[in-house]
Formats: sequence, structure tokens, C-alpha cells
Amino acid sequence: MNRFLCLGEIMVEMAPAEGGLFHMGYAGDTFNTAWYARRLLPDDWSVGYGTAVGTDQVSDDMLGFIAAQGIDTQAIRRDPARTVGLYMISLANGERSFSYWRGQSAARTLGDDPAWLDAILTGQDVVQFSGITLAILPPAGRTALCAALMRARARGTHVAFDTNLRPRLWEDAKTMAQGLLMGAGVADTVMPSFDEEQMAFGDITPDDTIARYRGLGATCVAVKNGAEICHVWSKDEGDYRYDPPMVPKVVDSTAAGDSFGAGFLAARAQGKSVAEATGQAADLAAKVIQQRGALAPQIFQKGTP
Ligand SMILES: O=C(O)C(=O)C[C@H](O)[C@H](O)CO
Repeated sequence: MNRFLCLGEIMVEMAPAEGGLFHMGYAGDTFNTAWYARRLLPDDWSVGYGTAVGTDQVSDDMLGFIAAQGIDTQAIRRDPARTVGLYMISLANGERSFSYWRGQSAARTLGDDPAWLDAILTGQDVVQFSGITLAILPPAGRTALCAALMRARARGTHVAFDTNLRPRLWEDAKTMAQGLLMGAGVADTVMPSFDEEQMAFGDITPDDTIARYRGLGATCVAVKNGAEICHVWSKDEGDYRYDPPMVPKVVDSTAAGDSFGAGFLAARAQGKSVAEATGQAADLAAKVIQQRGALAPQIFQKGTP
């Protein structure tokens, strides 16, 4: 069995629905990636999620939901002193903004126990984490998590980092930039978004973004760029450019990057080329942003995209 693990925080999600109502679900950037990866990878891959939740009813319900999605819960620690976080999506013309209630969530303790981290990371073929995974941790937790990922990488795990910038979750812009560099520094594959890299590092072109992460040791960098051309570089295949399909109407951009990451990593994990991986990633993201909420089961109903 091959093993794919995503690490971070899953929250209760309140997504706007018709008639001023909200639909309650469960989501979180790295969990969304796990959820899409589960639908893309064949059965000889296990897809797991690594996090910490509480021991209360909502944490039990969340675990039940995760397991029901076919996602392995063995890497989920229970913390009786804490519970899970919550976020609400607000939409304006298809662009989303988030309000969070996650200050004391159990997932903030993800980096607290290096022995537990080593145990859950051992034997994983691919491990994905994000800028949000790091942002929610205290400084010592960030360092401990990156050190554990570095040890896993040395044992042969492919580590993937989605930079996913959320300035409000970081202490300040300087700490955020340092955190992103630390995360990228332990990763084989880095998946940044160009607009965020411009904001955090003042990049002029996607090639600046690629150069920075290559310099930190990445072997593959896929720069997402909304509706614009996606620039990808890999050590084995060199430069690749992909012009994403036109999306007639963006309904909700939530999880665009998360689903792109799932499409890209699932294809690469199965030995597909950068071109195939980018095509699968961009096609999936294009479908996801035409649906409300982070997880869109309806797009899989008539077969795999
Ligand atoms: O913003 C976050 O922390 C989330 O995980 C909420 C969303 O699901 C995520 O941002 C979508 O990418």
C-alpha cells in the first residue's frame, strides 16, 4: 500500500447557501487536498489526515465525517483540553473571504510532540502541508514540525508544501515570509500562488518565484496564477507552461489551490509527467470553483474529472 498524508487543520465550515442560510460542513486547506486526492488516487493508495482534535461531540462527528470520506484517521491525535475551530465563508462576486474562530483549536498543538510526528510520518510516500499548517502553530511548533518533515524527507518521503498565504493568521509580514521560507526549505515540491508571492516577496514574474524555491532545494515548483498561465519547473523535466481552461462563471473560489495541489500531487505520485499533472490539477480546480464550498462531491458523480 502506498501512503499519502496531509497535515494541518480541518474546521467546521459554514458556507453560504440559498435563501440566506448556511450549510455546515467540514473543511480546511490541507484536508481539502486530502479529500480530492482520495478521489483521484487508486485504491492501492491510502490517503490519511494528520491533525489534533478534541474529545467532544463535534470532534467525534468530524472524525466520523473524515473516516466516511475514505480518509485514514490514524494520524489524528485527541486533546481533551481543546476542541476544533470554525470558519465562515463570505462571498462577493465569486471571491471569498473567511472569518475564523480557531484561536484555541486542538490543531495548534500539532507540532508539540516530535516523537508522535516521527511516528505518523514514518512510512509515508507523500506528505503535504501548507502555509496555513505553519501559521496556526506557535513558533516552536513550526520549527518542530519542519524538523520532523526534514527527517521524513531524509528517510525518502516526498514532502510537498502549498504556501497558502493567510496574512491574518501570522504575527506579521516578516514572520510570514520567514515561515514560508522555512516550510519551502523542507519540501521537494512547492506550490505557490503568484499573487501571494508578489505580496510576500515582491516577485515581478513567476520565474522569480521558481528561482527562490529552487534555491531552497525544491525539485519541483508549480506556480498557480489564477486564470493566467501556470509556470512549472521540475528538476527532471525543466520548464513547462500551461494555459488553464476558461471558466465561464466563478461561483466560489474556495479550495481552488487545494484541489490544484491534489490533482498535481496525485498525478506525480503515480509517476505521471509534469504536463499531465498540471493539466489534471488545473482541470479539477476549474470545476471546483464553479461550485459552492470547499468540497464538491457533485463533480465526481459522473466519473473522475
Ligand atoms: O483558510 C483556512 O484556514 C482554511 O483552511 C479554509 C478553507 O477551506 C481554505 O482556505 C481553502 O483554501
